[in-house]
Amino acid sequence: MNFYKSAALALDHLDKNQGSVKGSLAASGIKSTPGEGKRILALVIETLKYKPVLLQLLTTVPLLSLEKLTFPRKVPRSAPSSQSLLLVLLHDLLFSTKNKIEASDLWPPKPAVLKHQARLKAELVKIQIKLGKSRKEDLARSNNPSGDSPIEIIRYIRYNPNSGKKLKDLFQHLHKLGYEKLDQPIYPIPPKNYFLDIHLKDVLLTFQGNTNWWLKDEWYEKGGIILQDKASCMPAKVLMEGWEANEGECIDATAAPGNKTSYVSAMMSNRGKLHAFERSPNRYNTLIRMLEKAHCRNVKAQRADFLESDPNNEVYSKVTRILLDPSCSGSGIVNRLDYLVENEAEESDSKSERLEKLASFQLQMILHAFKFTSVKRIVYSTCSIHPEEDERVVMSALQSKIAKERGWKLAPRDQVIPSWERRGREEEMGGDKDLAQGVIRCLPEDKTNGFFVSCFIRDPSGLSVKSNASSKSSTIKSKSNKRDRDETEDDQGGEQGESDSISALESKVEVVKGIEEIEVEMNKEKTQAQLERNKRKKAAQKDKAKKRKVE
Ligand SMILES: C[S@@+](CC[C@H](N)C(=O)[O-])C[C@H]1O[C@@H](n2cnc3c(N)ncnc32)[C@H](O)[C@@H]1O
Repeated sequence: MNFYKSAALALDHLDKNQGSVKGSLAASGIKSTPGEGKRILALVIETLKYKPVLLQLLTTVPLLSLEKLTFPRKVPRSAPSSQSLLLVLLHDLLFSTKNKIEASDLWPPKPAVLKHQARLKAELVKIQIKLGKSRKEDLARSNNPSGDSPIEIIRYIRYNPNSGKKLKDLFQHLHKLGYEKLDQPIYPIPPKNYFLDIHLKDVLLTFQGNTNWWLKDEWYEKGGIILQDKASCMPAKVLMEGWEANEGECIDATAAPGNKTSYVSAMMSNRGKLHAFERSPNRYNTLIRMLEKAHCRNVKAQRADFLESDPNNEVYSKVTRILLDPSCSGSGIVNRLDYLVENEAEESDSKSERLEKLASFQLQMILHAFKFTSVKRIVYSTCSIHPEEDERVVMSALQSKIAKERGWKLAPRDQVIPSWERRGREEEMGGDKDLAQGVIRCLPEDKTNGFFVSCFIRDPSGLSVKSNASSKSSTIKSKSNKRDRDETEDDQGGEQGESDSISALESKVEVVKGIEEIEVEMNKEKTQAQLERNKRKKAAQKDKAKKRKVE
């Protein structure tokens, strides 16, 4: 299908259904190669950014009525609406870098639009003047709703020692490219300058957001550096606090795309064993690619569901640390693009239901990790800013029977990047200041994505250690799906490349995919439960009928 038609179909889908941008491609039945898919996505995103001004143009230059033969009101079911098709065409003509419609001149919509291009351009200039915007790009919708205090976008680059290259060689390389290292942070970061991050001094370089020296650079191509947001480095850093080479092995329970995995691997000096789980087949393939590029030789990756792993399996008997960075709402991702499609009127009910489902799944993951016998440190993190997925999940985990029995408690602040200022929300942790101090939160104003990091610890002789959860705090309701039931019963019985907005979108999409997977599973389980209920109902009815006969 023509690339413009595909993008227009996706726009139609978003109009009708909301949801994620990438989801709209799949849901509109658009089949494309990965390259085409990216191109369509980019067009959809860019068109959404300019949609208000494009719609305004269509009122002053009414192409829908001026060209109604080419852009009819009624279209066949499989075709995109004329309005959406016009939006994507106008976008390319007026806002794309090439300022042209990339289709054959014989395709009727193209000449139909081009006939009006002089008028369209003139009207666009009028809109610009009216809005006081000197550049066309300034007509795009902003993702900073307040608009008055723009958040400085930073480019974080993590040095990857697994590559065998030296950090000082990276400094030299940057020097040759004209970049100077500053001794301390300066914001806004001056062009052609960089500095080492104050919390992750040994690995994280901080540049202006628009820095792209790494594109096609051998350090990037050969895995000597990895593009990774600062907040996303923190869980791995907290996990490996105090690590010594002979301590044991680690697990990354939710590994793809593998940025944290490769950081943990590096902190293990690429030695020993790091078991990496990834449930999704596609994401597992990405993980393998990323691990290879990052020269990780100590990672044993498996395409498997962590919840189905056996904590008593001999294979994991040496595991002392687990990283849990499960699927979440992704509400903290700064470059999220859902502001382009989110509707004010989005039902808060469905949002809270979604958060509840996610929280329930996240809790199951922690409770499962608690079962691994030799484990003494578990880091739970999300790229969410919702307490439902953050502090409240932590509190529920601490209050679980298994946490109390095995002596799981929350690590104190001094083990969880103490110099990081923004800590947990006390009111979400039963008013307990120490607990709140034990966890980390990040917000865009901290020049990172929104993020949450917590760390559970236990003394391996554990049984005598008291859990530090206070009974005042809230617990997550267990849901009635099979997996939840299993865990609850068990519990009672004794649980790269973010080079542009597309990459940012992809990470968001991956998060959404994770949610979708959970939902699919939950629905399957619900259906199963429904079938069982029906069976029981039928059996009871049969019984009743039999009894009546006897009477
Ligand atoms: C937020 S992402 C992890 C990002 C990763 N830690 C990184 O920094 O690159 C969550 C990942 O966990 C995977 N996942 C979710 N549930 C899982 C499970 N039960 N077992 C294994 N992987 C799971 C998802 O498919 C997704 O790839």
